[in-house]
Amino acid sequence: MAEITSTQPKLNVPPVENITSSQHSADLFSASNDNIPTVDYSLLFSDNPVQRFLALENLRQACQEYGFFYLVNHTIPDEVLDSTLKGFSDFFDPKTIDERRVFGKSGPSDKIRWDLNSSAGENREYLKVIAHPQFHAPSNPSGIRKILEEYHKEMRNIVAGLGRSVSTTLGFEEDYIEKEFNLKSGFDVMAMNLYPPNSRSKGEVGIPEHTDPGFVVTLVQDVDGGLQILSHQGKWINVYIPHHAILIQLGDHLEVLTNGKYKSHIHRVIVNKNKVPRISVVTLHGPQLAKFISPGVEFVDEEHPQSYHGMTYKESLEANGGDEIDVQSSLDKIRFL
Ligand SMILES: O=C(O)CCC(=O)C(=O)O
Ligand SMILES: [Fe+2]
Repeated sequence: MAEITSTQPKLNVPPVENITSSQHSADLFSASNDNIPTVDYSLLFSDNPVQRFLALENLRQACQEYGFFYLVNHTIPDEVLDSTLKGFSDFFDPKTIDERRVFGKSGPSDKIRWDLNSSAGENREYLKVIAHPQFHAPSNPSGIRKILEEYHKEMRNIVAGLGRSVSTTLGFEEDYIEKEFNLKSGFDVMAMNLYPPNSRSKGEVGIPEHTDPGFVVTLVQDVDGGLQILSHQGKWINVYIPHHAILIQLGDHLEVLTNGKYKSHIHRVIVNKNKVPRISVVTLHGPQLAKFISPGVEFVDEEHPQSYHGMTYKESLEANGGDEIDVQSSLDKIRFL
């Protein structure tokens, strides 16, 4: 396997060395390089009221008009991001694949789950762990558990901050999201994904089209390559995450709570141009499992009739027959037809 290390250059433009010259099937999965908004985390908490107001307005627009954005100037040290990605590059060593099979599906209450899909519909190896309210992680290779726990702790701080800022952009007190979702007791699942290079995949799809449940999804990656998001306007957009930035995607349950004002977005991973493997670390930050989530009364009026059923987060995760750790979207069951 071509080695990916955290020192590999990250590009904010299409990674030329990661794209083959063949343009086959380019049309089926082609996407535009349209702009994705950038939100400056530090300015959301600026002491300067004008700066803070402008940053919050930028966040509001990103949430309402896009539903996804790059988060820069956040509080996670670069070394924590780098060691997490390097840790999973080691974890996914092809020579140790048999050791990973112990985490294969054993039952609906798995706290750690590994799988390998190599088919026309999906090409990815992944490890999922339930990271909150209790933290679970493999203990090999040595150090991986500590690295992951540190990463998750740092990311939860950011998500708590986003909860406060998003509440403000919606016109509420800062603790609105925390109260509605009980994020302090929230159900977080991390998915570490390894996508093969095109030469070793069975098709072009890394992960098929889907949305993700929860408040927000945070994503970091080692190299650009293949993540595409469908915009409100029905246009596929390529994601090129700036070095050490975090991609934030709004989750289904923010859409439910806001009665469709802040929507989650369909996304997919296409591996047809990847010359090297790619790793992403994706965390679905969810409400507390027992929390009943329905559209807030403030978002429902004659012009905006209630468009979603209420259900507990746990019920919504199980509505499509999946296990909790699958964290499958069930928006199709929650949204009124
Ligand atoms: O790996 C990616 O870029 C996206 C993965 C994803 O959408 C997911 O794990 O839910
Ligand atoms: Fe996803």
